[in-house]
Amino acid sequence: MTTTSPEATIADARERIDALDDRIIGLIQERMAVSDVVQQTRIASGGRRVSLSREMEILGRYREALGKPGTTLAMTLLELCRGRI
Ligand SMILES: O=C(O)C(=O)C[C@]1(C(=O)O)C=C[C@@H](O)C=C1
Repeated sequence: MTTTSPEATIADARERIDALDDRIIGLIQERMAVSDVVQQTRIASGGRRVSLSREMEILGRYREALGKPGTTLAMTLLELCRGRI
């Protein structure tokens, strides 16, 4: 039977975390680009950059899935996507 050392388990798990973080960062960048399309289209048709009702929906989804820290995460994502308000 082969045993895996704690060091090897940690190193392997950290590699997976780094790979997940790379994907998460890529998804955030993709979200920023898609969000920009929505914002620019709304502005070009006479609307405002921000849609508070839509943001409430998004905050609710993240809170439902992840609890209170989910709300904080969603607020950070929204700030990345539309800037500070
Ligand atoms: O869904 C929209 O209407 C968007 O403009 C996208 C988005 C977002 O990044 O999720 C960005 C700004 C708005 O205030 C609300 C949501």
